[in-house]
Amino acid sequence: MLIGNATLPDGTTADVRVDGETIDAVGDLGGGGEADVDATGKLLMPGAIDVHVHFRQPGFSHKETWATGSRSAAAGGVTTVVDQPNTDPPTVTGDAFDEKAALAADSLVDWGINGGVTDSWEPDSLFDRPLFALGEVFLADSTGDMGIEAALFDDAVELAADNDVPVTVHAEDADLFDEAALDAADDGIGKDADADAWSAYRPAEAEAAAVERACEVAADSGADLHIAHTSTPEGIDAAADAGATCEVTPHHLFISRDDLPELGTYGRMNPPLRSEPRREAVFERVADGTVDVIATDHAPHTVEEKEATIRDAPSGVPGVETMVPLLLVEATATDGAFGYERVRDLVATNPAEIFGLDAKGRVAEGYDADLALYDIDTGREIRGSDLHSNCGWTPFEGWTGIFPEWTTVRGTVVWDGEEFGENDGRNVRN
Ligand SMILES: NC(=O)N[C@@H](CC(=O)O)C(=O)O
Ligand SMILES: [Zn+2]
Ligand SMILES: [Zn+2]
Repeated sequence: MLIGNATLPDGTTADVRVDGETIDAVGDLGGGGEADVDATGKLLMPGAIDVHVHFRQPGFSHKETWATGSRSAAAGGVTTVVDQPNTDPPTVTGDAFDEKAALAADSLVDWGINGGVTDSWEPDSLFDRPLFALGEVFLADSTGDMGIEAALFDDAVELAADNDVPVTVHAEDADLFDEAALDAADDGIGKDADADAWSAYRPAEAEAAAVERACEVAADSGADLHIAHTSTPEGIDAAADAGATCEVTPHHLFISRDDLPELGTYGRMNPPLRSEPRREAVFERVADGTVDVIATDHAPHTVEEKEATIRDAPSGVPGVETMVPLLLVEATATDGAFGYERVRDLVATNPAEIFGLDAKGRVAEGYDADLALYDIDTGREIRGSDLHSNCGWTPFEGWTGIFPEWTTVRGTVVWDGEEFGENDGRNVRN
């Protein structure tokens, strides 16, 4: 397949030849007349690598499945996903890994599976499997109540280092949570809930404190540490100062506590939304390259589940389908804070490098043909009902996104703008 005259994120124009699963050549290949795909004026991006999704199987397939989650990914230009361990059973043993890996056979996109840590984990059998990373290791409870004590964290990081497996951490310190703020919340339901109480309950200081501790533990053992979903400038700076990598979610990048009166419980997640000044400071660190990765923490829950008080509603928002579309709108804006190269680095090149995916994350000869083509002149309104997640809603309802015209995984079209193709997603660690 020859893709003719595409614009790459750096602004250059090139033909891209795909042979089987691989990019065979990039350059002037006479693509003008002979191309199978005329990409003139369109942006060709490497498929995004979302190192943080919750596809909910086994255990919670009413929220999401590997089939629905991976379709949502493909329709949003994401070609590799990494699933987190807070399923049922939690992915803390070799057997639980195998059970999840069998379900991941339904995935349209390539995938990795993280192993988690609880009191009843079985590290020997877990590290025996082709894990993507150890993580997200929960330093405080979130969905699934997998928060662990300090001593267990120390042991787990040490074992990960011994096994040459990177560690990703959900960094919040529960000792700094303000229970009184949550007790004071009113009993409004769903969009009428007192959602700001969640942000007051899990304050910014709790993130920085946990990031610092995680960095100290990793330094002692020599583990490679990546901080999941950093939501504060303090947390990002603490990670960067200690030499850890970090990720930011689209929701912490684009929305803040100011949006909670409208979102209600649909805006409850961990870590919570922060003040508008903190959101702006996070944005600056994404734009200037201090932040290494954007990952979605795609955490679907149904509308029925979200229709509860702020105390009872589950934490988490979907995001895998809207991440790249939202980032491309920012990059296309004439006064945008970052451009297409930054987007490429944040969603593809950097995650591939950090986690050692040597064949992914670039539009270059010899790399996997994981590609997505965008017409940057055609943004469209985001509607939960148009998206492909099982959960049926989005915190970005009514925002504009630039969605891919098509997406390929290792040369196979998995989304053509209207329909999904067929593909056997692979474990990127096999
Ligand atoms: N982020 C969330 O609020 N929820 C996640 C868990 C997590 O990543 O902490 C979920 O699985 O629902
Ligand atoms: Zn988390
Ligand atoms: Zn998560």
